[in-house]
Amino acid sequence: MAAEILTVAQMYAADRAAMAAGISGPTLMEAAGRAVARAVRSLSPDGPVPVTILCGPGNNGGDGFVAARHLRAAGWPVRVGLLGEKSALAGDAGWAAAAWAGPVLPATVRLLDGAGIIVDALFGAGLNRPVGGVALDLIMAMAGTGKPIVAVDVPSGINGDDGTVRGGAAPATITVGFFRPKPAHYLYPGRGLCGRVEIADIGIPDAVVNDMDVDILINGPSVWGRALPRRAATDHKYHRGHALVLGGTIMTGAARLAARAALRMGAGLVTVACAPSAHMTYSLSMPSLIVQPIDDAGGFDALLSDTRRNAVLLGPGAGSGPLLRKVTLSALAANRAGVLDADIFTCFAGDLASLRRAGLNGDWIMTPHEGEFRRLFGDLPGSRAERARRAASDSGAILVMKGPDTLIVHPDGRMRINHNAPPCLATAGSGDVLAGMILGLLAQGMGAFDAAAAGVWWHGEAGRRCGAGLIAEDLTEIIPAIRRDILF
Ligand SMILES: NC(=O)C1=CN([C@@H]2O[C@H](COP(=O)(O)OP(=O)(O)OC[C@H]3O[C@@H](n4cnc5c(N)ncnc54)[C@H](OP(=O)(O)O)[C@@H]3O)[C@@H](O)[C@H]2O)[C@@H](O)CC1
Ligand SMILES: Nc1ncnc2c1ncn2[C@@H]1O[C@H](COP(=O)(O)OP(=O)(O)O)[C@@H](O)[C@H]1O
Ligand SMILES: [K+]
Repeated sequence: MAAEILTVAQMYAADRAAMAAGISGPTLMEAAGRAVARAVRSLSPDGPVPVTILCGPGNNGGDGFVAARHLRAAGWPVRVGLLGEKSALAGDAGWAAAAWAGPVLPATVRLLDGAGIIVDALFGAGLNRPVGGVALDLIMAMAGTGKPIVAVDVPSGINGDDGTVRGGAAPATITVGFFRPKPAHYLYPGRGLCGRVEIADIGIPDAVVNDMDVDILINGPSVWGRALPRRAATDHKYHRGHALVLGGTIMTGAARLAARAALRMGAGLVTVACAPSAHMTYSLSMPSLIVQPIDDAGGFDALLSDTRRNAVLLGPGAGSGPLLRKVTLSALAANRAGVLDADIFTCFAGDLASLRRAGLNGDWIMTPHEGEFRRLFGDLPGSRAERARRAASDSGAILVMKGPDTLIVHPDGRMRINHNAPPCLATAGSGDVLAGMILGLLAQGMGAFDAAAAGVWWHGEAGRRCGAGLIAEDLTEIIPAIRRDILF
């Protein structure tokens, strides 16, 4: 499957490019409507059930008319309700309505009575304001029926570009998208309302994407697999990097999980630097770990003076006091790659400027969840994706905005949306493992954007394989098996 995600504007451009290449609007709409009819039929393998199709005033509605025609031709009882006047339908939608030989009723809530399946063809890409009035009544009524819904392009009321709900939206069983997915198919809350997403080939040539500046991809091995660290027969451990983790004194589990994950990802060596009082805790936890007691930030600097220590993780379990602050500022100045997580966002709350001045750049990755994000960046306006992009741009670093639909964002605006993380990852220490996984890839010399994306996907896959009941420790142990199955 192609990894590109197209914005609404890019989708319209793809449409125009296809038409310029000689594929007519009705040809595209015919293919779109046929795909919708196929999805409806897949919901009732035992045969026809009554279908109500609610059509809006634009081409989304046009797709609904085409689907109606195909279903009726296949012997399905179909009722079509239109929001607005048939005479007002223009262009391809006008063509599709004219080709529908059955009655066109005013779209009312009553039309849903007795429907076995509903097609939501009110608004798609052209949604330009929050839904209200009759449209909202229809959407709420569809949602209230509890019947399977096939949404055309997106559930009506969802903003295709960011997945936000504008006014209201009915949860679909299947959403049929066209040519390529849109952000709303992958970003919550849209993603949660789309049900199963089926992307139909409607005859737009794949090549039209080549002329577009596609900057959003579905995160997965096809995106970063070729950038994964390679092993050579003659490797020794220093060829595979030396990761340095600041370990805390009280919450020692976080750095231990991260260090173990970095080793499992293939880092040649991992050192935990910690207060002398915590030395024993770290040493006894893992024989393969190097543990270096440090008295103060100067001790950490001394470790950094060995340039083979090439990747740094700061934050998990570190405590948000002056030590973390000093160590972070000097690590940023030391020209290393690294991951900033957890207590960093408390330590530098509202103070991105200090991180920037110290040298934060695109070799660094920040991994906040929503709450941590707000701590560092404040209440930025816009959707989650817009806020993440703004934060990456303002910070100059790679931003990993964690959640069920984790975003990996480059300061230049490129974004990868992660799709494979199961909810069982919401468990204590899971984020520490993620930070360590990314660190392990950085230590092996993988570029920060790819390392972040690979770490996030791999972490999601680890969660999927462990399943319900997983604890963070399980994630690290399944890392090698996943590497063997990544075909790059
Ligand atoms: N490759 C492609 O692109 C292909 C696209 N295809 C299909 O075309 C769809 C896009 O069609 P589209 O551009 O006509 O927009 P659409 O979603 O029908 O809505 C526009 C209409 O809705 C109205 N309206 C908007 N918001 C509203 C609100 N809140 N409340 C009330 N009204 C509102 C708006 O009204 P106005 O702003 O003019 O008042 C206008 O009349 C796309 O989703 C896909 O299904 C396929 O056929 C094949 C190829
Ligand atoms: N509902 C969810 N579905 C999928 N992944 C989730 C969900 N909730 C959290 N995660 C993932 O689990 C990890 C939790 O990280 P974090 O909140 O930092 O936890 P901790 O601080 O306990 O280590 C992140 O990678 C996040 O993307
Ligand atoms: K729709």
